[in-house]
Amino acid sequence: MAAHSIARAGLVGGGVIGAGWAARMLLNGIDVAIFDPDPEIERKVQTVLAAARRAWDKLVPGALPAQGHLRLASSVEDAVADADFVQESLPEREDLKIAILARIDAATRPDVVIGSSTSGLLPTRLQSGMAHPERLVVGHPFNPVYLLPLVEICGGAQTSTQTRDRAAAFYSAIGMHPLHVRKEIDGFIADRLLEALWREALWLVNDGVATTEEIDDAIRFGAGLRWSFMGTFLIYRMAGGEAGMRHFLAQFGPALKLPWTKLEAPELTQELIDAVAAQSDDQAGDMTIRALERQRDDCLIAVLSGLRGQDYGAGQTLASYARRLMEQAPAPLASSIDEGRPLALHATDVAPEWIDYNGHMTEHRYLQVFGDTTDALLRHIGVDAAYLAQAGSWFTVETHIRHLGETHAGDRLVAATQILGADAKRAHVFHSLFRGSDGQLVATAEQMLLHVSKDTGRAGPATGVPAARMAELATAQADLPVPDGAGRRISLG
Ligand SMILES: NC(=O)C1=CN([C@@H]2O[C@H](COP(=O)(O)OP(=O)(O)OC[C@H]3O[C@@H](n4cnc5c(N)ncnc54)[C@H](O)[C@@H]3O)[C@@H](O)[C@H]2O)C=CC1
Ligand SMILES: C[N+](C)(C)CC(=O)CC(=O)[O-]
Repeated sequence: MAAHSIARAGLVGGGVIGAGWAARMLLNGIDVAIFDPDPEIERKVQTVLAAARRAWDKLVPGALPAQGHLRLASSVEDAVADADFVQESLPEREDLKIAILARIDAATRPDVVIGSSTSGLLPTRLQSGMAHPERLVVGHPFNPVYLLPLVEICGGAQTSTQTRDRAAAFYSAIGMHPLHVRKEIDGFIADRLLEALWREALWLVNDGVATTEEIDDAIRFGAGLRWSFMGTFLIYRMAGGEAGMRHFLAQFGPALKLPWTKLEAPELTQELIDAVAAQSDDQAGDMTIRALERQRDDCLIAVLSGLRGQDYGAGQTLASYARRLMEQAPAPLASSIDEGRPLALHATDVAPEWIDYNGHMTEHRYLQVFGDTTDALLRHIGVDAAYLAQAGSWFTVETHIRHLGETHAGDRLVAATQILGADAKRAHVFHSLFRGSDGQLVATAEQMLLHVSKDTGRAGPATGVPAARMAELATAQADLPVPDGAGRRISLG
């Protein structure tokens, strides 16, 4: 059961942001109808969807619900007529947005919330042509929409509280962190901050103080690292030493009067445009936009995974989203899978950060992949949040990994799982890991799983559906040949 009642979303505009919304919603199992007059819209959305799928398969392997269905709509009205939620991501032009939001309003059920992705236009003005202005709210996302959790919620003068709350609940349910902008203001909160930095950065290029690359270095080797988890105020509190913010303000307060910032943007002259574009080309070198996006996504995945381990900031949002996905995990797969053969339940790509100084996937990552494979097996037999909370789970008590081949960054890995035996408390499993490109066996893991009962914290018999499913699997696979390497002991002889 989804944590929201949105089965169908209507999207208007499918550029950088609209396609990002489409990907996030589709991966959350929502059917999406999208309208964009661009003849390349399908290719563009599919490209972003593939990138989003790649990212989320790494962040929550195997946990996403069945993907929603994508439909290319023939008009604005066609996109929104059946929608339970609408998100507008048109170009940032107030006149265009006002006109099309009025059309969306006329074509949509009056109870449906309409979110606008605007970066800074005032919702009071955007809702001015609508018959039901109370259901218009800004839901300002951040690029890439499918990975960054922040969404600023800002209502206009006529937006109802219910609309803000329903929008926030929906965005939360699809893994985002809604931030309520309590006072309507141009640029909201985040873009006022981003814009101040951006305008200052343009001055530095304009005045020949620094290149685009030097400015990016000034951010990414310093403040950018700490911003990602604490922002500015907590970080500056510590910069005040033990006396905290008061000492910080006392020491650096006078600097606020020094000419350290210009804030007003420089005139975007042709000369400045050419300088910024040329320096940006130099900076990117031979990396295409696609390659940069992939690098950006991999870095975001690394940061989000790290913060998830800390259960802090954006990592907390990710952790609670992953828990909710687990709670909503689908029932055990029906017999569409031939359970008399080893089961293909988990696949993943080798991430760049899994590579060690030998240039191949480092050893502990094999345990991670095999652990994820065991998790996929447990989900397959029906271990869900309710079972974990009430009955218990299988713990891995022994693992023997054999390394048979090398794998490198970007390799697709596909696992196959054979049940060698199972009784009420134990399961003896054998995972084989293949390289997707050529089918070569690169590693195996033999594991003993022990069922631990929730109430005693000790080994105890499995119960309910998972117990029955594990027994069924063991019976179905009982006649399979024992795989090469099973039961092998480490010795010189
Ligand atoms: N690019 C960014 O970093 C961010 C943009 N936003 C906001 O999201 C909105 C969209 O921006 P982007 O996606 O960047 O722009 P974009 O230029 O990438 O996409 C706009 C899309 O709207 C389509 N379009 C034009 N007229 C249309 C119509 N009548 N009906 C349907 N589609 C139409 C275009 O074909 C294009 O695909 C803007 O309001 C922007 O401020 C918000 C957050 C970040
Ligand atoms: C440049 N921008 C104003 C479109 C930026 C945003 O609105 C948010 C973002 O993703 O940086």
